[in-house]
Amino acid sequence: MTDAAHLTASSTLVARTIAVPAQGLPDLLGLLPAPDAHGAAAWVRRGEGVVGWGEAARITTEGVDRFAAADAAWRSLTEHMVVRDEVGLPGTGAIAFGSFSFAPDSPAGGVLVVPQIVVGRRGDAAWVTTITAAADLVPPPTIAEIRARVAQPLPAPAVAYTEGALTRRQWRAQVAAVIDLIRGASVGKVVMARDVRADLDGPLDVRRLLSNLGRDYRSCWTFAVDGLVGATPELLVRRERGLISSRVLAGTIQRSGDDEADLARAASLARSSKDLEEHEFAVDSLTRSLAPFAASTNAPDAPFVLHLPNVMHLASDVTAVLAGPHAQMSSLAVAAALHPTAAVCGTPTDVAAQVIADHEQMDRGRYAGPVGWIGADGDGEWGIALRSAQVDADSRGLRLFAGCGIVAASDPADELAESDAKLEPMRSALSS
Ligand SMILES: C=C(O[C@H]1C=CC=C(C(=O)O)[C@@H]1O)C(=O)O
Repeated sequence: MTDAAHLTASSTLVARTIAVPAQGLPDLLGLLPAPDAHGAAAWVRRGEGVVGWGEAARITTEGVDRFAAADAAWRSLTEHMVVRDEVGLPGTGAIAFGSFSFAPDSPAGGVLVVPQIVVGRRGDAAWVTTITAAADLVPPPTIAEIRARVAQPLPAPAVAYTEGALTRRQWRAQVAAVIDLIRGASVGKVVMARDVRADLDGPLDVRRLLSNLGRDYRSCWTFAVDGLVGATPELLVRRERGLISSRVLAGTIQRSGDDEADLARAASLARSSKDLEEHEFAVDSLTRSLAPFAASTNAPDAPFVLHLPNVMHLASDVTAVLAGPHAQMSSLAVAAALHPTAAVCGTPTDVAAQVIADHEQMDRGRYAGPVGWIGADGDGEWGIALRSAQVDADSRGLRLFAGCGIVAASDPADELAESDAKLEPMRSALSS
């Protein structure tokens, strides 16, 4: 293990995966046993994915090497693990859930959490994995036993919102300053984010929040890792046996609530030169970042419109194959190479990152960083932590985040409204 990673694990770990009947399996998010956001791990889309709880091991990293250090520590941990996997699908056997800061100098750093129990589902297959110290081996629990241990839901607390690092007016002024920089040709595109505080009058039950997100945002990846929760529409990378896929988003229009009007809005988004430019920056930056280690990269000529309940996005699904000496790169290593994309930072990356540091006036923490899971073979899925919030250590408050791609044709008031629309998934999941 590298010096940069800190590992807590009791001893040699044993991962055991057994098949369980997929038919009649309850909603994965409903199997999380406890309300606590910091003990829950989830990566679920359309009812499929993985949830986990308990902690068999934790790897923490920081700084510019936070991805490489975590990747090396995970490899070393899994090399010494005993794995008995009777299912053999992505997400079975040894698995860690991870989340990484957007900025290299953020104190939020990176984390990989290896749960003690994982339940997963993919198509007609479902499984339970236990990861325990060799000395503590017990048979994996049945789904009935897992259900029996699910604690009663907590009552929904009242939520009070306050402004974050910047007031709405201050943020708009910063966006205006960034537009001036772009028009002066200092930088092509910058993604400006803002935060909002939510204070609760009782502890959060993360299971309700996640279930609401999973129900309302079915085409998004609902996630929870180490207190970072959300439902992201954007997949940074999926690595499955050497095949890379990614869903790039950039370019947004808000929904009106009227289906017919929204169809007209979708058509205008697909024609909007401002949004198409913003999108092109994002796709170009991804394909450029993939080029050194991937071949057969396939990006569509034109984006499609992704309809979500709150907004519509221009979206492109890009695929590639890890090539030659890079065929063994893990999903986390690929995520590290792609982060930060123009969808969350801008173009050129270094200049945009500096503009963000100068103008946002906040630490993004793990918002807009990679979030997802990795298996022992390096396969995994990493989303970009958007439409998300960081839950306070005492579970009585959250920091919500949203950002907008700023280009020369942007308007500060429109961007503020767009950021409000992007906060909506977390707000409604908190209140319903
Ligand atoms: C930065 C965010 O969204 C990005 C992803 C999709 C569309 C975006 C946009 O149109 O501005 C943003 O680049 C966010 O939701 O916080």
